[in-house]
This record gives sequence, structure tokens and C-alpha cells, in this order.
Amino acid sequence: MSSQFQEKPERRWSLQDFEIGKPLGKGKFGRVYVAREVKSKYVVALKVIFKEQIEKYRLHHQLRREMEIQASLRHPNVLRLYGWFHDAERIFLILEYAYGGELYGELRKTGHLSENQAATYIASLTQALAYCHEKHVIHRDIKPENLLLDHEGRLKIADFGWSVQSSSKRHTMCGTLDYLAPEMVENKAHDYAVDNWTLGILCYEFLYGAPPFEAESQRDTFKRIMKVDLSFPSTPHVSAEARNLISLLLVKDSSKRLSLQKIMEHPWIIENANPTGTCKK
Ligand SMILES: Nc1ncnc2c1ncn2[C@@H]1O[C@H](COP(=O)(O)OP(=O)(O)OP(=O)(O)O)[C@@H](O)[C@H]1O
Repeated sequence: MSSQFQEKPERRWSLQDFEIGKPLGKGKFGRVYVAREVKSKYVVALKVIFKEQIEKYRLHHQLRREMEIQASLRHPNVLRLYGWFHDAERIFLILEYAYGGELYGELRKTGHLSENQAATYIASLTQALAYCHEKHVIHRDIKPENLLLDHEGRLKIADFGWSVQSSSKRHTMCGTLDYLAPEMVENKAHDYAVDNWTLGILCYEFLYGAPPFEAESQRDTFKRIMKVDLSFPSTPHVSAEARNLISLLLVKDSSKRLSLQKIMEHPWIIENANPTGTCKK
């Protein structure tokens, strides 16, 4: 039995190569199942997308882009896309299996994470984003639902639906409001620094259990983002170092946000993040 998925670029996969197991979840465009490649016995997640849905919403270009970007990335904190194949009705994505499921589930279960857990996830995300940025990929849709955990609790960025591969500034309005940087809310040109802002939002949400600019309406969230209306509740208790890192990331002027390298050098990360990236509760 091989411990690695047998990748052959010339290989054409088909449904016969896999034994399908239990469903893992349901997305907007299809379902995800745990599956095992027959020859190697390697366990993967098989994402099934109905062509009809993709055609209805004219998303084939976006899906193709998502698949090509994700397949080209190799990082321990980026979910691997090993390959894809299709039949008459469906497209199948062969994905790395994230046994631990969504980080979102973890957050909702416990309310908020410990400083060690939060710092470990932020460090993993920072390293994955540094790698993506080097490859000219801006994710733009990083939120807890798009973060999965493997069997050792290692964070994996999934879902490159809104990512963009470009070294130039971008103008599209996209993403979820709570995680959006001011320059994106305003629909201004934006660059890699949008992901640094999102790291600040996530760090806050990991530690306090809710994103910092949450409001009753989208309009109010919008206003709070634009004002950088940031406050730190007295409970749960969060260390001054963690609050300092959040304040250095949630900065309106994107050029003044802490760089990814400086995040890794921040005392809170140095003191709290597990260098192996694994996280057991
Ligand atoms: N590689 C994976 N390993 C383990 N579980 C997965 C994996 N991919 C997806 N899942 C689970 O299946 C669920 C559905 O995934 P899917 O990506 O289709 O949904 P989604 O995140 O809502 O995406 P979309 O918005 O593109 O429909 C996820 O919420 C997750 O719990």
C-alpha cells in the first residue's frame, strides 16, 4: 500500500479508479465524498460538480481557473488538487482529504480558540499566503468555512473559487463582507494586502468567536469596516500581544499593514504558534 497518491500527469482518471465512501458535505454546486483510489488505496475527497449547474451560472471559466490555480500549488497548508476528470453530466475533482473537516465547526463548537491554537493557525495561514503571493495568487475569499483541518489538526486553505492569478491590481467586487478589506468594500484597486487584512479579521474571530465588524445589516458592517471601528471586549481574556498583532493588521492604509514576514516575527506568534503547524485540542 502506498502512502502517497500515485500522481501521473499523463494518467486519465475515471470513476472506476475510485471506491466511493461516505458523503463529507454539500456545496453550492455539488457534493463531496470520501473516496479511495483502488490501486494505491490512497484516501482522497472526491468533489462532484454537475455540469448543468456550472453551465446555468456560466461558471466554467471560473471553475477552470480555480482548478488550474489549485492544481499548481504545493504547500502543506494549501489543500492539494491532485487532478480531475469528467463524464457526460459531472465534473470530479480529486482533492486531498481533510479528515478534521471545517475549522468553522471547531470555532462554533468551542466558541473561541485558545491563543496557542489561534497563533498556530495564523502562522500556518501566513506561510500559505506568502507562498501563494510568491506565485502571484491572491485568495480574496479566506474565511473559516474555506479553512479545513487534516488528521493532525493542520490547517489547509481550500476553495480557490475567488482567487486570482495576477501580479497587477484588481478591481472586482467579491468575497464575504465581514472579511473584506476597506479597499475592497469601496471597490478600489487592491492587491496582496487584502489577504493581510483578512488575517487580522480571522485572528480576532479565532480569539473572540465573532468577526470584529459584525453588525445587524451589511450597510452597518460596511460603515464599521470603513471607520476601522475596532474594539476588544473584556471577555474572553485575550493577551495584549495578540491584540497588538490584530491592530497592526487592521490598518486602513493597505501599505501600512504588517507584512507577512513581520507577522512571523511578531512576539505573539513566536511565543504561541506550534512550529509543526499541528494543533490538537
Ligand atoms: N477535501 C475535503 N476534505 C474533507 N471535507 C471536505 C473537503 N472538501 C469539502 N469538504 C466538506 O464538504 C463540504 C462541502 O464542500 P464544498 O467545497 O462543495 O462546499 P462549499 O465550501 O460550500 O463550496 P462552494 O461554495 O464552492 O459550493 C465542506 O463544507 C466540507 O465540510
